[in-house]
Amino acid sequence: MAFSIERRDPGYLLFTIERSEKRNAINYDVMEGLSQALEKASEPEIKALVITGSGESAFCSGGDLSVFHLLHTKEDAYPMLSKMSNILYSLLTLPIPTIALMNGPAVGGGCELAVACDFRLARKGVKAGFVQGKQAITTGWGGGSILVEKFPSPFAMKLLMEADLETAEYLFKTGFINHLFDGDSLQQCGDYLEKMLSNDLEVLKSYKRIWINKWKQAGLRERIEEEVKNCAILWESDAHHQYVKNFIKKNTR
Ligand SMILES: CC[C@@H](C(=O)O)C(=O)SCCNC(=O)CCNC(=O)[C@H](O)C(C)(C)COP(=O)(O)OP(=O)(O)OC[C@H]1O[C@@H](n2cnc3c(N)ncnc32)[C@H](O)[C@@H]1OP(=O)(O)O
Repeated sequence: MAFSIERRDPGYLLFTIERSEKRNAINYDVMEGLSQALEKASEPEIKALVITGSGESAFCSGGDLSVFHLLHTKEDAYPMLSKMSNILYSLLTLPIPTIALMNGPAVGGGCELAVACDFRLARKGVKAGFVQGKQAITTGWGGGSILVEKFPSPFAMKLLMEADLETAEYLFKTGFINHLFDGDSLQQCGDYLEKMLSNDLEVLKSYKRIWINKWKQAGLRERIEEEVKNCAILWESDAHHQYVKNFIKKNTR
């Protein structure tokens, strides 16, 4: 199974990508799992959704290049990008708090998954980055638009345009990461959530609605759609296909 979903104390749903051998890359099974988790997270007694990756080698390494390299044209790429952008928008607008528990690196689409969550907790020493620019594409799941909406634009643009991996410590200083931890990630996550989840669910939902209304007024959904279309156009470039070919060759030697 590419994922697991379980209820944990104090009252949250835990979604884990179970593909550590692929550094928790997102394939269609993981997308299906995320959709199921989003549905389950709407059950009345769930107060938060936590997303993590199995093991310590990665939170999420983004889109599974060993699957998505089969997508050549913009017409091939668009449905995959659009499907995942819809999932990330549902995650973004889930009416309860959401947490990216970054037990390891978050790369490319892994960072898009993280930024769609309300809070990001990261293990000290891990790296994260929107590296898509180095692959001759942009963020294609809506993560660029979400980043720009949530953080000051010059900071967001620097991350996107440099397309580098950054340390968790730098990302903590800049506010992208909300909490750094050592040791057991689930224990740390439980501690982080304890105060928040001791409050009534309706209070949490009311605050989240304030955030969601702001995004709706800012036309974020439409901006994400534009981002997806632009990425699909870049996807069919020779430069992108060459990057993916090289990645697959290097990692299957
Ligand atoms: C498609 C959507 C797009 C978006 O819209 O955002 C993207 O997400 S593009 C994908 C961006 N992601 C990457 O480029 C990440 C590539 N991976 C890495 O940089 C590293 O793997 C890592 C995450 C930093 C971990 O490094 P390390 O611990 O040294 O592991 P390896 O590199 O040796 O990988 C082990 C194993 O996992 C496979 N792997 C890793 N990432 C992916 C991936 N994204 N897709 C498919 N497979 C991946 C890698 O090929 C190795 O496999 P084997 O060689 O078979 O062992």
